Amino acid sequence: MQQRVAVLGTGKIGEALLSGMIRAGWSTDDLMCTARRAERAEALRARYGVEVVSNIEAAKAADTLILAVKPQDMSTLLEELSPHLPADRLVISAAAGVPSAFFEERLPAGVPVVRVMPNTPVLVDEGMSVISGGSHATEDHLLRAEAIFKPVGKTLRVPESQQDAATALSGSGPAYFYYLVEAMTDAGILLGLPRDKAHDLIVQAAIGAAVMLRDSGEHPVKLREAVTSPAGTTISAIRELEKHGVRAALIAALEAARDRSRELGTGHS
Ligand SMILES: NC(=O)C1=CN([C@@H]2O[C@H](COP(=O)(O)OP(=O)(O)OC[C@H]3O[C@@H](n4cnc5c(N)ncnc54)[C@H](O)[C@@H]3O)[C@@H](O)[C@H]2O)C=CC1
Ligand SMILES: O=C(O)[C@@H]1CCC=N1
Repeated sequence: MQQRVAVLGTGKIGEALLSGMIRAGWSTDDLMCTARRAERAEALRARYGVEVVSNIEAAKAADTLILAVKPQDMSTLLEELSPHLPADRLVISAAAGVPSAFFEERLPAGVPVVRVMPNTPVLVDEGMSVISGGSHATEDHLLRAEAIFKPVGKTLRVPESQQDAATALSGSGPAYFYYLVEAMTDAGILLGLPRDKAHDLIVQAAIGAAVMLRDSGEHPVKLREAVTSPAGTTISAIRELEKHGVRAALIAALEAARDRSRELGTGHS
């Protein structure tokens, strides 16, 4: 079945998904989106040629609704949608932390909910979308969700109890790599390189390392050992990373992200 899909809340991730679906060949006739501000609606219309409608119109017209507002705005959106949502619609939430039960309690009885945690590399078809079904979601609903997210990267099904951890690793994951690139570019400046050259060197090192990680099948320890020559440069850098507790910092950082995802799911602002 060709679904009509609406993105509700077309901000950074909503727009990334919308653009990905268009790149993947979805007809703009089968897509629509919603926006809070008139200028934003106009920009989306002009950029993608999709209909920008109200949330209520989207609930009535689309088979699948992707809810991509902030967790803190979800309750208001569900209040608006619920009286107008036919029970055969598939609701996909991209919100961090918010459990499928939150939607099930606020939407008409039996509405299937699928929780998905994508990440921004969907913009370059290298996303990861982590998928869990709520209590009314069938295999068919999960397949419908995968049909949307697979063309823009990989998908992985997990039990919903693992979604907060997946959010910490994968949803937020790209940000950690950008942060590392930023910090290592600063190091290049300290070492006397021009910023643009430092940036290019680090970005290419990141791309090369990422492709090797993905394609070689080797464990990251093996790949790192191959770079680390006896009495060489790399081991001097690794010693500093260990001295400064970078591994422990990363573990603590991802634990904090997981905890924040949990908090968002329990209605903290
Ligand atoms: N940015 C990211 O990398 C990722 C974000 N997410 C999730 O996606 C959701 C959105 O995050 P971002 O795109 O970063 O935020 P954002 O702030 O860029 O986008 C949210 C959009 O929703 C709109 N909005 C709010 N209430 C609305 C309503 N009632 N009707 C229509 N539009 C409404 C806002 O105007 C805004 O454009 C969050 O729940 C977040 O947890 C999930 C995975 C990755
Ligand atoms: O920072 C956030 O809360 C969102 C969810 C995952 C990535 N960005």
